Amino acid sequence: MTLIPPSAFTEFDAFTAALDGRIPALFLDYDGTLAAIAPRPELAVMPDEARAVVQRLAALCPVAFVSGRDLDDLMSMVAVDGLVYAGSHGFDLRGPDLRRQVGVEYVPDLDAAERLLRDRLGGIAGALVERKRFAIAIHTRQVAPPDKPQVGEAVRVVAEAQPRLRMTGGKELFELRPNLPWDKGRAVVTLLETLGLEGNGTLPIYLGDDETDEDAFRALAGRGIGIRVMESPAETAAIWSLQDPAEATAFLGRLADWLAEG
Ligand SMILES: O=P(O)(O)OC[C@H]1O[C@H](O[C@H]2O[C@H](CO)[C@@H](O)[C@H](O)[C@H]2O)[C@H](O)[C@@H](O)[C@@H]1O
Repeated sequence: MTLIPPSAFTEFDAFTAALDGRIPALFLDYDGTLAAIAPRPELAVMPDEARAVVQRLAALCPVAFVSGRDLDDLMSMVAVDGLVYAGSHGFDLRGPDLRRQVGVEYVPDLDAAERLLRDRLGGIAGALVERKRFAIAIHTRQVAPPDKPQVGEAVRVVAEAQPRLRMTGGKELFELRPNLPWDKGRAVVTLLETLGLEGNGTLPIYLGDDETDEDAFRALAGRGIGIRVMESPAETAAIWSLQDPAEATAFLGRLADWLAEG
């Protein structure tokens, strides 16, 4: 595990040399990667410049988004047709010739957990419950610091009452999701296999900023490239880094230029 891998932007020539003539198959996270972190989920809008770069890239190589957001929410925030989208941390997959949902049988467990969470968290100012089809995010970003431990405790109590769900973390949030051996890494590997995106001169590249993206970096070890978007040092299985969403967009722009030049 490295703390800050080399920059794919400032060392762009070394990065493209590592592609060794292969075309990237790009997997992009949304929040904190192409959209800057905002006080509330609906305020994290992807800049038009990032959307334009994604559109350019989609004409040059395969592009997929892999996000913790609900699939419909993710698709409306990105708003680029013809891509593959994976919502709810990869439990909900959709593409031009693809539809797969993992954990449908866990939806009633999530429904029950959502009711319990809304009951328990209703009295805590700023606590936000965001329901996705295959996960529930409980946000603490707007909660006063002294009240934050109470939110964590409430989520732990609900998780214990719902043993078919598991609790994970992220940036100022807790999540409950089906307790299945499934995550962004498994979703990416499934997409590589289903869509034939590996071998034949293609190299998977995953850009992400958060702990759930580490599952994808680990899954790609030895078969692709992980790039962590990070403003401060953190343990990561990614082998390259970028500073923030603005630099991630600039990097993707350079990659599009490089691909267009052939
Ligand atoms: O996998 P991602 O696309 O990175 O999604 C992870 C979570 O992102 C969102 O929450 C995060 O972004 C919010 C908006 O900037 C921010 O307010 C929050 O603190 C962050 O944790 C999203 O709302 C979640 O559903 C995703 O799981």
